[in-house]
Amino acid sequence: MSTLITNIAELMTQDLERRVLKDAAVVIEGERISWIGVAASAPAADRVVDAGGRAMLPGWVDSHSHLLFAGDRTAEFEARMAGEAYAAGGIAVTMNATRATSDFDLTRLAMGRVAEAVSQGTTYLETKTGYGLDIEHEARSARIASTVADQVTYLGAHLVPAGQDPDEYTDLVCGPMLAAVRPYVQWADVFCEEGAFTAEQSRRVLTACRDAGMGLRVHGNQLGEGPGVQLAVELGAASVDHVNYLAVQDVKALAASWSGWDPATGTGERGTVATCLPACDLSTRQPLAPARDLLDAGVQVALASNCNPGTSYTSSMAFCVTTAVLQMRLSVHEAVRAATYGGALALHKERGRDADGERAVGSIAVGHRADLHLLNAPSATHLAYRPGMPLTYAVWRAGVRER
Ligand SMILES: N=CN[C@@H](CCC(=O)O)C(=O)O
Ligand SMILES: [Zn+2]
Repeated sequence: MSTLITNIAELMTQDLERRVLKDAAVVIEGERISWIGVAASAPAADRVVDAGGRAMLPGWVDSHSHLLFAGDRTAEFEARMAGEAYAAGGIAVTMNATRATSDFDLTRLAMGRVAEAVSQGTTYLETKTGYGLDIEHEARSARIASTVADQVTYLGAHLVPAGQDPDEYTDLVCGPMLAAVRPYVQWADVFCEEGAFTAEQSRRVLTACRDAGMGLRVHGNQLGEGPGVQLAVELGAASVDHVNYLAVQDVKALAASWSGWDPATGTGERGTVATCLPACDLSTRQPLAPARDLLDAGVQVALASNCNPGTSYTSSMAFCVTTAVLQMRLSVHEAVRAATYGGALALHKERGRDADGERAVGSIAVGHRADLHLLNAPSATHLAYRPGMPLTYAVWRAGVRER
């Protein structure tokens, strides 16, 4: 069964040539995109959808979220808005609520959050463990996460639970806890920050997980300058996330990590993506990450929601794009790219079509996964021009109409 979506006023492909087509059409067959081009030369299809002169983008790729949690941290948020600083310790509040919740309820909560994200145009998402923080509850979170998200990250190294020795807890994260989560996860992450894990502990966790065959990510440089970025680059992490406080050397190291990659062909060795989390920056009153400087230095940038109950209780990628344009000085095209292709790059899902056995997400091209986001607007510029408006009109995820 093929579907022709025609009368698309603007098709922002985010493909390697960064094409933006006017008066365009797309054909979907099963889960894949089988044709894109000018509407006047579109082939016939079994079914036709009239996009009504609206703009189409790839579905959002949310490469950083924490959806496996219970409870709520409104009081902490209120205190922050009254002037308190964010500190990692709040994670324990969510850990207690999450541990006390049944499998059924935790699954239901996570599924609801995924549905909320998809209804706003997110078609591919990563989520993390990190609110279990013992073997049983980290393994449970990983297992449930693997049933609701496209990719799962192990974040046993989120916080040292109260009363535990940091080095002994790190041993647990590198040993039996890792073994328990391993069947369910592709990635490992560590919160490398004052009040969470030191550089040395972070290195131990990342090395153990790399040896277990997992890809790496780092929460780094969120609350101050620190070792997170350098560690991420040194260990070849796919992304370092937050990046609010960067020294000149950090930006240089990130840029250098991309020297073996060709942006025109998308081939070569990927470097470390700098993932900016603007909703979190606003909610924690941190300076917005320097996405403009990173792009200008040649770093590949992603935008993600960081949806979690402590620092960023939103899955709205549109909000992140709007903020990136209005306050971080990205163009609309750059911001949408970071929230689609950039996220795919951070998850190593930007390559692959038909014969490859992997189907790329985050861009609209023949053979890629049919993840499409139709806006109720004639151009993507409206995402910034009409901030806060509900602009998602239709969503296809792997070829299935979700909204
Ligand atoms: N920074 C570390 N982890 C989360 C926040 C976790 C929490 O406070 O619950 C983040 O990405 O912001
Ligand atoms: Zn996070």
